[in-house]
Amino acid sequence: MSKVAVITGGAQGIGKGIAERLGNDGFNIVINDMNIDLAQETVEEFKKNNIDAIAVEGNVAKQEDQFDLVKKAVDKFGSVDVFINNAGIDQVEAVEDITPDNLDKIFNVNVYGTVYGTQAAAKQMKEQENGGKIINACSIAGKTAFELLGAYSATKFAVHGLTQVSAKELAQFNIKVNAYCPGIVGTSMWDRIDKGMVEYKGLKEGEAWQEQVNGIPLERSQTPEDVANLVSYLASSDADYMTGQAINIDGGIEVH
Ligand SMILES: NC(=O)C1=CN([C@@H]2O[C@H](COP(=O)(O)OP(=O)(O)OC[C@H]3O[C@@H](n4cnc5c(N)ncnc54)[C@H](O)[C@@H]3O)[C@@H](O)[C@H]2O)C=CC1
Ligand SMILES: CC(=O)C(C)=O
Repeated sequence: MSKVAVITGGAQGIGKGIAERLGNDGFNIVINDMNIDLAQETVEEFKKNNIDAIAVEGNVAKQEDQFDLVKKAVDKFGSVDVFINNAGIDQVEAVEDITPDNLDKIFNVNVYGTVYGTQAAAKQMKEQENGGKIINACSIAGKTAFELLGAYSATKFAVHGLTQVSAKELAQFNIKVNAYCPGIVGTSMWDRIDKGMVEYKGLKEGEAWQEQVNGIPLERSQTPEDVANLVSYLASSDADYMTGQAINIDGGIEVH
């Protein structure tokens, strides 16, 4: 029987790239997203390419939605073998301008969402008794400073820490927990970050993005497929002895 991968925030961007790659690797795919129309469109696109997939609407910041997501995955495909805590949101603000509301909002999705996804996945994986893999979306901003991404960066440092602690706690159940740390990926998230940075710095549209891309040693921006190549490995049996790692995949921006 095919293994099952759940990808949160999988309707577009990096999550979609991961879902497509894992589908091509032979997994049955469950896409969660708040944008259910787009998630359905993605599923229809996958089905045309012989990937068996369903879409489940839900907000990762709600614990009950995460448990419902796992239940729907098991009802449809029988198990959850890989769970990707991918959904995340951005904010562009100087630290001095961060508001309590914005801080709540970004921690709710990026940090609480990762905790709830891990809880729901771990419960199911323990019941299955053959372990599993939980893979978190971190970022190089979870390891190093990015000007104007203070709140976002704090959430990714938190995801980095959660990855390490979850790995230690869940190892005894043969559940591995790792994270991917992308660099500058061309998705709707970076369209918004560019807009925010352009406003702050008085630049022209696209200039903030270009500034970042110019700093990439491999001399090109990153694609969701670049990230998916790493996640495919982390989800595979080749990574069975790896846990607690947050791995950079960023074209050489962050080298320690
Ligand atoms: N784009 C980039 O350069 C980088 C992105 N990342 C991380 O990768 C992950 C994916 O990023 P992108 O694909 O660029 O983002 P994106 O904004 O292009 O796509 C995110 C998807 O998540 C969904 N989503 C947002 N909040 C949600 C919620 N509360 N519940 C369920 N779904 C929700 C959105 O509807 C959207 O479909 C994020 O965690 C992000 O922080 C990390 C490093 C770099
Ligand atoms: C969005 C993000 O994580 C970076 C590093 O650009």
